[in-house]
Amino acid sequence: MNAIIEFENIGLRYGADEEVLSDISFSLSAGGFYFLTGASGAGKTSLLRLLYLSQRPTRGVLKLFGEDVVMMHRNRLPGFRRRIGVVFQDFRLVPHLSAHDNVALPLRLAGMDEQEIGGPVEEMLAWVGLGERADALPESLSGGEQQRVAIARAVIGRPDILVADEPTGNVDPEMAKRLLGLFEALNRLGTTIVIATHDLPLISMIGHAQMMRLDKGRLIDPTGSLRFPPRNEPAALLGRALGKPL
Ligand SMILES: Nc1ncnc2c1ncn2[C@@H]1O[C@H](COP(=O)(O)OP(=O)(O)OP(=O)(O)O)[C@@H](O)[C@H]1O
Repeated sequence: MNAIIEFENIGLRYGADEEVLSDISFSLSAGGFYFLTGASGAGKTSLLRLLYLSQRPTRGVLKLFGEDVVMMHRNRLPGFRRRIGVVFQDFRLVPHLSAHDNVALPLRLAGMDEQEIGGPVEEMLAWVGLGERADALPESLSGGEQQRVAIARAVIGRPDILVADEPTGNVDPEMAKRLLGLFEALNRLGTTIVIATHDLPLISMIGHAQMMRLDKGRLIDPTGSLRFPPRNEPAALLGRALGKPL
């Protein structure tokens, strides 16, 4: 398979501090499912920030979709970012928009007709258990509810790459399984998935996933593999959301 994400000898330091990521090299295949693990402070969030282009590395080569994004002119970066769905550790919902309108954002940005947006957004909110909270503003939602809105927003536009930072950190195991079903469905539709998590039971649910492990800013233990039972419902849901055939 084609490499969609390539890191070559990447290093990252914040200011004058020591490097928080050192000599990171890996290549992820388009359509792959990857988990990133490691102790708190190992550098997972920093690595994901490089991936969704909110941070430039201090050294090394980073290619997305086959293009070097480190040397790229900043005018071109938004076009790349639009192809990446992100679930941030701190959610980053738009505070003055309802849950419904937060989830609708990627479809609106993609220029979808307004009358075609409502149905898929409602269906997606129902899937993440928030059908009754569509009109709520983020400040009136619990942490777990905000996290579910953030996930719904990240997946509804079927991005080429989905990056998620501890996406099930605030929900119970049943909901975590349901959310993982969404990621798995998105993956089956072709999206490359990269999830940073400490949640080992979650990782064990995706049989074909590969694991990357960070230890004090260095990548170790590049692959692993566990079993997974397939599910169909979220795939159909995502198919309906954008009207693309499965
Ligand atoms: N903006 C920043 N400025 C300075 N240092 C930072 C910044 N962000 C992270 N760091 C440092 O970089 C190191 C890696 O942090 P990072 O958040 O990437 O780890 P993590 O593996 O995601 O941790 P956690 O699991 O606790 O979220 C830590 O030592 C952290 O203190």
